[in-house]
Amino acid sequence: MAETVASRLSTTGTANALELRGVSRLFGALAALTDITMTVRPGERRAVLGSNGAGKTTLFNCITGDFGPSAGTIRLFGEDVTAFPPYERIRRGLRRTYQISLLFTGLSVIDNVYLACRGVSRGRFSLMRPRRGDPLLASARDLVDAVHLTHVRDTAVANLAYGQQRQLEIALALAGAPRFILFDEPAAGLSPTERRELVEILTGLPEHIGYMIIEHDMDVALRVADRVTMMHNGRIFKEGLPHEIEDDPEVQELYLGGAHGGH
Ligand SMILES: Nc1ncnc2c1ncn2[C@@H]1O[C@H](COP(=O)(O)OP(=O)(O)OP(=O)(O)O)[C@@H](O)[C@H]1O
Repeated sequence: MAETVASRLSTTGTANALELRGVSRLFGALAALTDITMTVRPGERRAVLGSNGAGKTTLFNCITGDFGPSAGTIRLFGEDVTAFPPYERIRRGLRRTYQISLLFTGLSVIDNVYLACRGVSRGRFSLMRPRRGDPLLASARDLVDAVHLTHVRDTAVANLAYGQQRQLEIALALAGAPRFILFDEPAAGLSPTERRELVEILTGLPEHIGYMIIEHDMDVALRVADRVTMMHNGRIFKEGLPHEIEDDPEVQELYLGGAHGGH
């Protein structure tokens, strides 16, 4: 019998933003992810920590659909999206930023954001310049403001500081009313000042937008997350509130090599 949308949806209104059940991913004989079960509530902000090779990026790829899991199910806002291609997940409000920059460096900040807004809107995609009174242009301006780039709105991306380019990537992920965003190491390469700005931007996002963030900078991760999932060797090693994770001796031993003594 053909599966209906209704049968794929669990009770609406109470659905989790994200629900993974028994997700595993093999690359040949290598288990990059093993039996990952986790739940993220709507609007929740979740940090994913773990040393190199822990499986964080593979987890993101399974959630976005860039790779399918070898086993398990992934539900997005109650709907089983395990077999969905990435664009079907984007249509349902999922977004992602990458470690590699995907910006148009020859265009201005506002033009980059405007194109992102056009790209996810239902209208036909075209390389038209924004016109005064275009509602997408107003949305693009709001997004530029949300990532603290108002003062460089008309500057070409190539002339932005590195940290500003990363802020712009967040604006692109915000285009088209997202409900859940995956941020892949947004603080990588940022100066301490830029990191503080990033924390302000992330914590200042509208409350209904949840996110998951891979972040090696523990201070950033713990400040922008409601809960933390710690991964090790493709499995969930610990999950808890930021202070529980920070104070956990096993986490300190494993992740910080016992060097994080600063209380
Ligand atoms: N496309 C692939 N083909 C083969 N092996 C892969 C592939 N992608 C990831 N892996 C392997 O899966 C494991 C998990 O990698 P993953 O990139 O998910 O870890 P990570 O926690 O994101 O690490 P990092 O912090 O270094 O980005 C690693 O052993 C990696 O070599």
